Amino acid sequence: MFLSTSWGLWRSTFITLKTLSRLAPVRRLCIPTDAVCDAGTIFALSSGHGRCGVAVVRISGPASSLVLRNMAGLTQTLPPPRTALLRKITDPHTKELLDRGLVFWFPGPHSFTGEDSAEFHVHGGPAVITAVLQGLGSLKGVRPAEAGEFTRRAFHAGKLGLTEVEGLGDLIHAETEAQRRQALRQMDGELERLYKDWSSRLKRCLAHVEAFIDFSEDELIEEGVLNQVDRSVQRLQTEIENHLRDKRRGERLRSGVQVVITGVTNAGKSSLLNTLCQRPAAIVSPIAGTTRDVVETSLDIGGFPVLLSDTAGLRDGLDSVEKEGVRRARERVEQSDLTLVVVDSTQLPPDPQQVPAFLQGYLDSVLPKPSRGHPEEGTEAAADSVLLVLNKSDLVPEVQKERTERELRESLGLPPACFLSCHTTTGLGDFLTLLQSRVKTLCGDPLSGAPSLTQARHRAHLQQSVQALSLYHQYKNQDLALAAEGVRLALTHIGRITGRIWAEDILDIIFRDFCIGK
Ligand SMILES: Nc1nc2c(ncn2[C@@H]2O[C@H](COP(=O)(O)OP(=O)(O)OP(=O)(O)O)[C@@H](O)[C@H]2O)c(=O)[nH]1
Ligand SMILES: [K+]
Ligand SMILES: [Mg+2]
Repeated sequence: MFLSTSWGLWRSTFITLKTLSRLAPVRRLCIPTDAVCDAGTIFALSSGHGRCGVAVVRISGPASSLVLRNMAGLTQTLPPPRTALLRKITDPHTKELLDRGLVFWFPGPHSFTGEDSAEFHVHGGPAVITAVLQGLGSLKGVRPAEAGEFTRRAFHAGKLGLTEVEGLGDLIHAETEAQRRQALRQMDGELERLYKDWSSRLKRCLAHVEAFIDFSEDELIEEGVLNQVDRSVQRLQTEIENHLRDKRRGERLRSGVQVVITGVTNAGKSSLLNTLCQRPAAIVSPIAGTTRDVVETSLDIGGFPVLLSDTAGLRDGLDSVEKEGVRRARERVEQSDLTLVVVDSTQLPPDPQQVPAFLQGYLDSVLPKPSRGHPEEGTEAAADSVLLVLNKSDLVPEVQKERTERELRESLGLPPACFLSCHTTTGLGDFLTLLQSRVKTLCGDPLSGAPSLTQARHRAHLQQSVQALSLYHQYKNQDLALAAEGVRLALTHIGRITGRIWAEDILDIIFRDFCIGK
């Protein structure tokens, strides 16, 4: 046959050339030529607002060198790139001294935005900052930056892919250690590399199918090519599906684990919330039905972000307000990742042997069916998503507690249970250890294994990508052109994640979350 030995080499050059024209629609969409934002010179305060030791003012765009020369009195030469230089910083028109500070020069393309950029590091007093910003604003062709505009320019210059941009945004917003670790991996491009690898493999599959369509009739191509594509598509599909089958760990870590406190009235739910957040966030009183609204607070549990909600006690509401509170409470529990079911231990049966059955009945009455896990997931899901808090343990004799604990250890099918006193905080350490391990399981380890899927946007595109690949399988034996379309569609969806193919409105949403000056 024509191609058996030199096929590899021939294929790689010829197919690439031939299929470029067919790939044209994809390519046209993805070339990020000049940015949509105007190419003017922008400036902003990049450090935080409020009084601080040093404030960083950033400038980017073609006039950066002129700005630097003018305001830092550098008429002859610019400073060496990326080197601090102590200068007097003056008003561009009046030449009045505004401050003495460090200036930096970052010539493009080796700058964050890819453009000529500069920075002023001045004293962080509000009057100094205002004077420098006013001076910059008075220069022609120089304007204040919009939120995220520096990063947007970096994206358009090809310095960052979209998932790296999102990682950078997450890093700025990260409030806990685990969030910081996950965001840093994403900003460093781990997710970008994974998705780009899938893209390039899909491109190769597409090129091979296209080549087969074009040349198979002339017997220029071996049958084996399609089998190879089949295997590659199958492998890719499995990889993407495995990545999707992550129990939303990365997304949860990014946005916080939803933990809800529930139980009957007066069990001590609000007391538990206050104990965990160490402040009187919710009203506590001996009156049953005190809490009506959902009371939310965010916590850092061992480096993991938790959004903790206290809810109305469950009972048949006496009035319409309480009924609404109970409805909201049940709704929250259904949406939660983890439910803390609070029991008043003084209400437990005196015979420890009867406690497991009592607790099972209690769980049945306070938990809606779905949150105890889908039937197919069995009790494992229930054990993962519920913790029993046996509160007011200060009112239970020590021997009684010990016997009950022994009984609970031996009983199967109940979620983990823990005695706790919100009054004395006895048992708090054990409860926190349990809570932390649950939260950790729900978020996964941000440092180990493949990078996590972190956004619903990525999930949606990946799901569409997998669906598109099943089109390939559906049509490969009937209509290769349609099968190729499936691969092309899968490629488009992945391109939308990394920003090789984008829609301006999506970019607007992504960059809107950035602060001004980033
Ligand atoms: N002895 C003791 N009393 C507690 C403990 N925790 C809560 N209490 C008391 O139990 C009563 C009810 O506490 P809350 O925290 O308001 O209970 P709740 O479950 O939020 O009640 P509702 O919002 O009305 O459903 C209050 O008088 C608390 O002081 C505890 O650990 N020990
Ligand atoms: K109460
Ligand atoms: Mg309450």
